[in-house]
Amino acid sequence: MSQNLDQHTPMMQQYLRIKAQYPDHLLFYRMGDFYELFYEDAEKAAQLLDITLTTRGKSAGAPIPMAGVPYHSAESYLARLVKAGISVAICEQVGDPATSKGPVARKVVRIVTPGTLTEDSLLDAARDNLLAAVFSHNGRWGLAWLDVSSGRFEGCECDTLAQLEAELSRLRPAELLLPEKPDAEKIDLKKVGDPPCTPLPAWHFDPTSSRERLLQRFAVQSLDAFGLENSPALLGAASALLHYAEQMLQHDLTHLHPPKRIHLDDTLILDAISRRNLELTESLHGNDRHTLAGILDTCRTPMGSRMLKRWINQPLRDRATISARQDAIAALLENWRFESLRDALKPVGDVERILSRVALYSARPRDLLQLGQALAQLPTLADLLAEMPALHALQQACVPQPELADLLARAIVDNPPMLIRDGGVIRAGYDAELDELRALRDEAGDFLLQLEAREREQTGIPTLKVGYNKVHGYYIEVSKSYSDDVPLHYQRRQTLKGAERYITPELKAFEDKILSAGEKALAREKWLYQQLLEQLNAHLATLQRLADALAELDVLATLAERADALALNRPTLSDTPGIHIEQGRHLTVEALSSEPFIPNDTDLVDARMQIITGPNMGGKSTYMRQTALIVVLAHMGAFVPARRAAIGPVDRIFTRIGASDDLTSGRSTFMVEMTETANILHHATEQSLVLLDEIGRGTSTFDGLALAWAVAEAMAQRGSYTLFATHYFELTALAEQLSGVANVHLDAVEHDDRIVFMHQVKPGPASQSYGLQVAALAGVPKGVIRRARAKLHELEQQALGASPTPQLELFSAVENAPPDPILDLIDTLDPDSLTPREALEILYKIKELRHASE
Ligand SMILES: Nc1ncnc2c1ncn2[C@@H]1O[C@H](COP(=O)(O)OP(=O)(O)OP(=O)(O)O)[C@@H](O)[C@H]1O
Repeated sequence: MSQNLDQHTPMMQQYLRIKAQYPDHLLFYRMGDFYELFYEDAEKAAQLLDITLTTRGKSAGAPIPMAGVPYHSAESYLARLVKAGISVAICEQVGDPATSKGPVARKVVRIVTPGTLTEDSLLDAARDNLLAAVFSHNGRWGLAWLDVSSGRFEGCECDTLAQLEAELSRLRPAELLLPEKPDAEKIDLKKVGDPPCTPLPAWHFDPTSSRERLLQRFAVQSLDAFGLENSPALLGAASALLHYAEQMLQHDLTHLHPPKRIHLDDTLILDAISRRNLELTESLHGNDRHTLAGILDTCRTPMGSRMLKRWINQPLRDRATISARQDAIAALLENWRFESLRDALKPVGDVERILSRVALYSARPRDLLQLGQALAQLPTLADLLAEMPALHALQQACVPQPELADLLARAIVDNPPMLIRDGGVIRAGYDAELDELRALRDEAGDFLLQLEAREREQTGIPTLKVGYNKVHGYYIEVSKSYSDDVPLHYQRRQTLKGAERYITPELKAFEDKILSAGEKALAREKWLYQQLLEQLNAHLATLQRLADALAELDVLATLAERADALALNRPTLSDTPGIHIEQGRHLTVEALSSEPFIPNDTDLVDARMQIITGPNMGGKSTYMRQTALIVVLAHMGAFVPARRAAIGPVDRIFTRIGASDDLTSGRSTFMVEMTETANILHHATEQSLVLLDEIGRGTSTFDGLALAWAVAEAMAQRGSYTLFATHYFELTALAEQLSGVANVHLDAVEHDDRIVFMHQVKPGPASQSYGLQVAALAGVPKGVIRRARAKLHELEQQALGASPTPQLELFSAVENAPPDPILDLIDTLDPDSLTPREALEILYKIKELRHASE
């Protein structure tokens, strides 16, 4: 393509000038009923969208590669591009083609990027669609995020990269803004869901000008109220984010809430790995129904579903908010009040996202119909809420809005078309002028019939007809055989094979009136629609509060419904340290299994650490996870799957569960395991809940055992609430050596040569390992099992002779050896009743037995 603009056609000159401003985006260039793409954009779009690549004439002596998508179905193409992480600049005709000399004026009216979507068809109803920005300054990380489709604008500062990654993995942004040249370590994007990244020039993040910009934007003297003063990292991120969003949407985003700073200390922190391991909102195997969110989400509105996910992802530590939520759930459970409330919420829909489109003036007729339906539910909801003092705050935000409800009911027809473009949206009776224009337009039929009858009579031509076509407008058609009878004032318009078409001054005047009435009616309708949006915008803040309250009501009513359906109970959160759970259950395992779930107690009060042993498949992971999930649910303010739960202060949850190779980052299973363990050892406090599953499994037995031992010891000394599942029976000896450590095991019994799992957590260490039985159960051939049994025996014998450390030797001997006369002797002793002399004799006896066995 020639770079010299002068050589191109005027239209291509316009195109190339606009395209030069958007080199990184696909440019959708509006031509009549199509968006067209040219040159490289056309080639890229043809490939990505599977549309035909053709050419459109020539410019600068060469054919122009071109691909196009119809205007009316553009959104489905946009959806695919955005999914592929591609941003699209939408260039519309803004001039009037009738009066333009040369190409009609065109302008980019919006850039569609993955993080700045507001269109219903492009968004996932059950997920927040966040745009996030990260900026590091003086060793701290600022993270701001914005949901354009709801107006929520929040941020936080992180001390470490790990903390930042944990937050990003919680938020899962649809698009991430970063400075072009980051001045800090790199974020591991894979860990945080690999969002499309948009680099921005560093000056966008400059803290000083950022502060000025935010002061101006929110019309305040200081950013103290938002908690942003003296936080340059966050300021930079927040301001870059806002600026970008406003540019992409070409709008000053009047619906944004003022920025809200989240303090990570106020929340129960979960890192990216724990979030994944606990399958809070995403399952390890890709089925989102098999997650905590999947089990809990029976919300009646999409905005409720999204809020529920936010609650799950960000459990709180603020006891007042938690107990307010619990009180609300309790009130909703009384007399099954949640049922009528959920019925009333069903027609409400996604008010939150509709309002953002109202603010952007892009709301569609069906959005307004839906909003009207939501407002119509308010009186019923208000009556229901009046019965529940615990929901007083929400009741105050759900005040009926009779004027707005009436306005929308009067304005919008029952079943409006998709777009305002062709009219038919505003209800008859809403606006007298519109009614009059429409009547005039609709009178056409009657008038033409009358005219036809009159003309036939006056001319005596029986075949005379009045008709209409797009090119010639209205006409009177007379067959050729009667053309001599046509009156003089008929003017010929068109000659057909067997007929002539005429126009009369009367018909022409009528045509002008009718056509302009249609046009005027449409223009009037569009104007009225715009007015309607303006009227709604005047109440935007109130309506946004309403949407938020409706979403919260939906979540609370859902948690009440779930509490009823799944037999959940209200947990107690207190300042007394310890976690005590009676008859706890794992909701997902319970829901997915056809077998009855065996509830288990967790007691981490006196002994803060449990060493959990038991067979594979015995239920160790389930038990550990259910404890963590109950803690998460309790901190969300939800009821929990347990008969009783009393939970002291918990600051974080750490998990080291399962082994997965992180092939993408080139780290082995063992390396991943140790990295995660190191993170826990560095950061766990005595208020942390730590789940450790099979530490040390990925290396040689003794290395692994030694590491597991040392890690367990360190955790016990730290005093974190620790659940430590292991196959190293040697570790069960820790309970005797350290205070605060207890052994529990998962039970199994052998029945008819088969193993039966009891899934019951019992005190004390497991009696045997059942590894071979589980292998047999899994279908490992009998011959191999027989050989393994023989090898096991051999290994156990060897272990007796050659353990590397005295401590470990003792444990292996205790656990694995066949009957031993020395140990048998020790078993018979009661040290308290021995005299020193008897003790000395027994020592001699032991020495003797030892010699004998060598
Ligand atoms: N309390 C329970 N009640 C009923 N079924 C259970 C219970 N706990 C676990 N199960 C069932 O047993 C299966 C195995 O449980 P889990 O994965 O927790 O065992 P595990 O001891 O961690 O095994 P491994 O050591 O092989 O990882 C679960 O998928 C579930 O179907």
